[in-house]
Amino acid sequence: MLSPTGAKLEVHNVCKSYGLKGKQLRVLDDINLQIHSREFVCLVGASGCGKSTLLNIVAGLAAPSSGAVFVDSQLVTGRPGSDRGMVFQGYTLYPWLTVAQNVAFGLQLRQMSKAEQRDRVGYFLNVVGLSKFANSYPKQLSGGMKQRVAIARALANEPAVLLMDEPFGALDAQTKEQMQQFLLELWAQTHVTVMMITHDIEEAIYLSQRVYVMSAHPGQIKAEITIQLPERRELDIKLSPTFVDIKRQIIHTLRHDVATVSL
Ligand SMILES: Nc1ncnc2c1ncn2[C@@H]1O[C@H](COP(=O)(O)OP(=O)(O)OP(=O)(O)O)[C@@H](O)[C@H]1O
Repeated sequence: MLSPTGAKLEVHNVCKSYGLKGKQLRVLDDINLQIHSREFVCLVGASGCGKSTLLNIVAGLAAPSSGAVFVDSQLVTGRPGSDRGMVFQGYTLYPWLTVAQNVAFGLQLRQMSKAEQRDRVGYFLNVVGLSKFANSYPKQLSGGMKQRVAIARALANEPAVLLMDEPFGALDAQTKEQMQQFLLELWAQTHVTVMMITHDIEEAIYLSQRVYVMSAHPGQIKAEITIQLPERRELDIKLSPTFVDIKRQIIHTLRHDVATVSL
């Protein structure tokens, strides 16, 4: 099966239903989206609209009921692959491994030579600013640092797309803003293709080139919004008229779901 558009990541007519008490609950209804090479795209939507379900399908952790997902024109066949790097909200580091060993984990599985592993781990720990913590254990790190290790681990595998599920959801407001700035800088440096889900509208606008807005019951794409902001963004851009206008547009799109969306 060939990708219809040749985008880096293509979600094509994806539907997902779950069996619940003898009935079929439709969670995702005909989702279509494309993410191009080097783009940073966010999906926003109210709690329960199916964002995680969609990301898990893209990651190959769940299968769609119908439709297909393509990465680099290859059909995703229901298994996680090294072409899709995942970062989750919860800290998913192995507590018994050091920071460097955590980052090297996937490389070891791929039987990369020790020397290449060392180079690559060193490079990506430097990219996320944690070289000094290579020999620390996860319990010695703050929440933001743990997420930076998780991002380094995902990037070390050189994924075609980086998939992030509310990566900063568990962080306090200040750390979250620092991590958003960090992620923008990282993206400017690596230009990795990113699909990220969040229920935080400001976060989505601040980070993305495009935002897909989802509605719930069933989960559908309600709008696709191109973010007309300069590529280099400081935090104060969140106060600019253009930013506030985009935020208003998304809030209006989500109006029926807005009670559960954080503003
Ligand atoms: N394995 C499952 N079986 C039955 N229903 C499920 C299953 N997984 C998810 N659902 C339902 O699918 C819907 C979408 O869930 P999902 O976690 O994808 O939403 P979400 O938008 O990511 O929510 P949140 O922002 O709260 O994490 C919810 O109504 C949920 O109860």
